Amino acid sequence: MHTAQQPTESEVVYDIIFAGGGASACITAGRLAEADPSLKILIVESGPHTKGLEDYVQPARYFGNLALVKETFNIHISRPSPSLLGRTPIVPTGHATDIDILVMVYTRGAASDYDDWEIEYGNKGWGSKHLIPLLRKAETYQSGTTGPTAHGHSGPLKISFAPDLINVTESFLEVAAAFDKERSIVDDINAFSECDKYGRLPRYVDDKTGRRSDAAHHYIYNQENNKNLKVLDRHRVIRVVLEGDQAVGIEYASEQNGGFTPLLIARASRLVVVAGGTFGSPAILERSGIGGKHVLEKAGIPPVVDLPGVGENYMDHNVVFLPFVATEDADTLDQLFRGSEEEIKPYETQWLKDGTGLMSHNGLDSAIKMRPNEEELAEIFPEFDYRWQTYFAKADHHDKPVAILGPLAAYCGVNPDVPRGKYFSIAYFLAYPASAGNIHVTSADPNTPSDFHAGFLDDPADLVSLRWSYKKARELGRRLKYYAGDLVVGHPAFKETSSAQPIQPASPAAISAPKIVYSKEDDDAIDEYHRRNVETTWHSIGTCAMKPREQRGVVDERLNVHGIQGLKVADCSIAPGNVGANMYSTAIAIGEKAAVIIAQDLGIQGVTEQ
Ligand SMILES: Cc1cc2nc3c(=O)[nH]c(=O)nc-3n(C[C@H](O)[C@H](O)[C@H](O)COP(=O)(O)OP(=O)(O)OC[C@H]3O[C@@H](n4cnc5c(N)ncnc54)[C@H](O)[C@@H]3O)c2cc1C
Repeated sequence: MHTAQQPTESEVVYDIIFAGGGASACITAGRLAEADPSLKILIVESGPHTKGLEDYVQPARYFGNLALVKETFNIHISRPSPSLLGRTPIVPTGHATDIDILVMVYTRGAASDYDDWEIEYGNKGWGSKHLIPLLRKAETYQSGTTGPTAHGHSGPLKISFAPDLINVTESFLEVAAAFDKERSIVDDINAFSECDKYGRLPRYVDDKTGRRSDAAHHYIYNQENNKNLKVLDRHRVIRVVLEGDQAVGIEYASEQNGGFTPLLIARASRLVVVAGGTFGSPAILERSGIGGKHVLEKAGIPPVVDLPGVGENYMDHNVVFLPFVATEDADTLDQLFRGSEEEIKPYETQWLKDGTGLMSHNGLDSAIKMRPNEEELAEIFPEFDYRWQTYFAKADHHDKPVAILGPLAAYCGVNPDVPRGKYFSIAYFLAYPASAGNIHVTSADPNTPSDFHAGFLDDPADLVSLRWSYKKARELGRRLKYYAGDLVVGHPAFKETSSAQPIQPASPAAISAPKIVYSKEDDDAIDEYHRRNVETTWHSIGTCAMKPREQRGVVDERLNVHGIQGLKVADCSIAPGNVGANMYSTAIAIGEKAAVIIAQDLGIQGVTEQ
C-alpha cells in the first residue's frame, strides 16, 4: 500500500476517480455523469482547463500553439536513435482537459483495425461492429449525406467540411483525378470499409460557429451544473493507492507555482480509471509498482504486479511535410501560422463576426489513404515484401492503407531560413509503421524524465514505404496549379548531377509530364532525408496494451489491469494494434466503450451501446 505524507483529502470519497483528463477520460466520465448525476466522479488533470480558450477554439491557431510549446503540451524527448542518424525526436502530447485534437483532422481507421483488436488480440466486444455504433453515437456529421450507416447525426461532437474549399485543395483533387486515374475520388473516405480513394477531409469543427469541437466542451463543460462531477486541473496523479491487490484511490499533488505541494489522497469506493494517455498511463502504473520487474527494480520502485508489457508496444505514425513554393493567388494559412498578431487580426475579426474565413480552417482538407498498386509495389520490392505479405496482403486487411497523404495549405516547418511567403505542403505518414518503441519511468519521482525510445524507422520496411510516399507526394505536388517550385531546403539533398534535383522557381508540370526518374543514389538521398526529417504525427498509442497477460498485455477486454482489482485503464494506451487514421476517433471509440463497460460492471443504467 502506498501512503501519502499528508492525506488531507482522505475524508473525500468518490465513486470513480479518473487519473488524467484528456480526450477519452472526458468522454467516459461525461457519459457516466450524464447517465447518473448522483455518481461522485473526480477527474484529476495535470494541465489547465481549456474552457472557451480562444487560442484553441479558433481552428487556424494550432500551428502557433504548437510552435510556442505552451503549458497545454507535454514534451517527450526520445533517446538519440541510430535509425534517425542520432536525432532525438520530440513527441508533444496534450496537457490540459482534452487539448489534443489540436489539428482537428477527422479521419477514421479501417474496420479491420478494430476487428484485429477483437480477433487477433482476443478482446471480445471490441470489433468494428461494436465500435462503429459508438463512433456514430459520438458525432453530429454536418458534412452532407453519405452512407447512413457510417456517420451519426445527433452526437455531441460536430464534424464538418471547411465552408469554402481552399483553392490548393481544389487543385490537389483535380490533379489527383487527372494524374492518378486508377484511384477515384469519393464523397467519404471515412466510411471504414474501403481505401485507396481520394476525397475531402472533414474537421472537428462546428460549421454553425466555426469553433473547434472537442470532448471537454461537449461531454464535461456542458454539465457544469452537476456538482458531483469534479474536474481538478493542474494536479498531477503520482500513483494509484493500493491495499493489497485492490485499488482504493490515488495519490496526487498540485502543480501550482512550478512545484508540488504536499501529497494528497483521494479515495475511490468503486473504481480508479487511469487515463493519462500513452505516456501518462504507463508512468502512473509503474510508479504504483505495476510494471516489468526489471524496470521497477532499476527505478527503485517496489514491484506489486509483474507486468512487463507496461510501457512497451509504443506506436505512432511518422510524418513528413514536403514543402512547395506557392503562387501569390494560392489560398494559404502562412500568414496565420507565421504572422504577427497584427497580421492575424483581420482573420480573427472575420471569425469573431460569423465563424468564417481562413481562421475557421485547418488547411488540411483532402487526402488519400493509399495502397501501392502492382507497379508501385515492384518499386519498393524486395525490402517491403515481407511486411506486405504478412500484413497488408492478408485477405481481411484490404481496407488498410500503407500511407495517408494529403495537401496542407501552408509551410509548417520551423526552418528560420525559409522566407515569409506562400507555400503548400504535401503531408504523408505511414498508417501502420512496422517499428515500435517503449517508454519507462526511471525513478519513483514524477519529475525525473522517463526513458523513451520512439522507435521511428527502426524497421527498414518503414523507410521504403516512406520513399514511395515521397515520390507520390512530389509527382502530385509539382502538378498543382499553384505550384511555383520546390522549396529546395525542404527536399532531399540529391547530387547536383541528379535529374531528381528540386527546382525553384518553376511552373507546374503538365499532367502528362513523365515521372521523375530516381537512381539508386537518389533513393539513398531520400532515405537519408527521411532519417533526418521524419517526425511524430502526435498519434502515440499502445503502451498499456489490451492483450492477454502472457502476450505482454496490461489490461483485459474489460479494461481491468491484470492482477489488480478496481483499476482500469481507458485511453489510447490500451490500443493493442495500430489504427490507420489520425487518432482522435480511436480515443473517442475507447472513451465511449469504456463508459459502456464501466456502466455494465458497476450496474449504472443509461449508457447505451449505440
Ligand atoms: C498536437 C496534437 C495534435 C493532434 N491533432 C489531431 C488531429 O488533428 N486529429 C486527430 O484525430 N488526432 C489528433 N491528435 C491525436 C489525438 O488528439 C490523441 O490521440 C488523443 O487525444 C489521445 O487521447 P487520450 O485520452 O488517450 O490521451 P490525452 O488526450 O493525451 O489525455 C491524457 C491526459 O492525461 C493527462 N495526464 C498525464 N499524466 C497525468 C498525471 N500523472 N496526472 C494527471 N493527469 C495526467 C495529460 O495532461 C492529458 O491531458 C493530436 C495530438 C496532438 C498532441
